[in-house]
Amino acid sequence: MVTMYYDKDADLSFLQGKTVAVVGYGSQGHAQAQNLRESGVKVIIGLRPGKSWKQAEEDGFEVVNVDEAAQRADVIQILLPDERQAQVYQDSIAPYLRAGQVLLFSHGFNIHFGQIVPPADVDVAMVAPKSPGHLVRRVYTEGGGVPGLVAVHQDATGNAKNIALAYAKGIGCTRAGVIETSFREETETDLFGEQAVLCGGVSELVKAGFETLVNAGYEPEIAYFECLHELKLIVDLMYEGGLSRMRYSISDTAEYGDYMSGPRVVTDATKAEMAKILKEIQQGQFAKNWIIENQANRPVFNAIRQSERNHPIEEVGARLREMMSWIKK
Ligand SMILES: NC(=O)C1=CN([C@@H]2O[C@H](COP(=O)(O)OP(=O)(O)OC[C@H]3O[C@@H](n4cnc5c(N)ncnc54)[C@H](OP(=O)(O)O)[C@@H]3O)[C@@H](O)[C@H]2O)C=CC1
Ligand SMILES: CC[C@](O)(C(C)=O)C(=O)O
Ligand SMILES: [Mg+2]
Ligand SMILES: [Mg+2]
Repeated sequence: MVTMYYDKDADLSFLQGKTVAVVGYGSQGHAQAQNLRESGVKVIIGLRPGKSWKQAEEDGFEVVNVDEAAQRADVIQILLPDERQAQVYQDSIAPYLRAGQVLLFSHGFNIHFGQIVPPADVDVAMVAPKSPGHLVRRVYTEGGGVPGLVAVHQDATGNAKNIALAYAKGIGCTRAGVIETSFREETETDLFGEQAVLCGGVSELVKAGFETLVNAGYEPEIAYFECLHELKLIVDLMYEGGLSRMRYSISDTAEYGDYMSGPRVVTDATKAEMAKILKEIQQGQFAKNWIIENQANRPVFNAIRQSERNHPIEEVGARLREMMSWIKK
């Protein structure tokens, strides 16, 4: 059994009197910065001039360039896109690092795959919410929190874990439960989860279901409601009470079909492919491909992103969601 850390196990005073620079104000940046501020932590935002800068100022933060943020902060949380972190670190953070500062990450990619190698006299730790940033914020404002992982890569001060736990408390993660792990374990499991299950796996499953129905002559609107919209409602039940709660709420007809047909969709071949995906992540092949793709200005990524945006399920979904005023667009 792993050790779980909750609010009572984390002490926000480890961040008292300290300045936290949140570098980046995107999905995670805006959420973590706002949650921390509401937990009483002094936060400044490090950015380049642009859209996020304006947004962070509108949200009431002091915004400075990354070089200044790195100089002023005691704790630097790097919430830039993974593929940009190494360059910004090299240009605007590394030159100013001083002994005893704390470098934080929310994903281990750059440390684990050796793209960022900090000096030995700074703490290097991770607080990784197991949630999209916008939900880190939404769940916190509703009085809850999302689970998180903490890890320590380097403990120069002897306090790296306490600071990571305090930060996890500040963003609400210890309300839900925090697990201590390693940069390696977080990186490999996070990449696997997003590729094989949460993002890649689910998107392909949804599209395949939609296409099967539409190709068989059913209405795209019905296919959308069945294969995408209702997925959220079904997953809400799993979130609340696991697979059992979902199966309690659905009909016995659906439950019987679940047991009979589910294993025909996710077959041994699918599981073998999942194992291959995991191996490629563990061996660094995925990271290498992603780094090279960015160095080449993302030709494959951009082409697929465009064709995915044009998938018929996106057109029909946008039209149907227009009528649902309660869904944030
Ligand atoms: N997205 C998520 O929910 C999750 C992300 N993570 C991890 O969190 C980290 C941040 O990811 P995410 O929040 O998705 O990132 P986003 O892509 O949402 O954030 C981008 C932010 O970085 C800024 N930025 C980009 N390039 C630069 C630059 N060169 N100099 C200064 N600022 C820059 C952008 O500003 P501008 O407006 O100027 O472009 C924007 O504010 C990653 O390590 C990711 O793996 C972990 C868990 C979940
Ligand atoms: C599932 C994708 C994720 O790992 C996340 C929201 O946790 C990410 O990198 O965005
Ligand atoms: Mg993740
Ligand atoms: Mg991820």
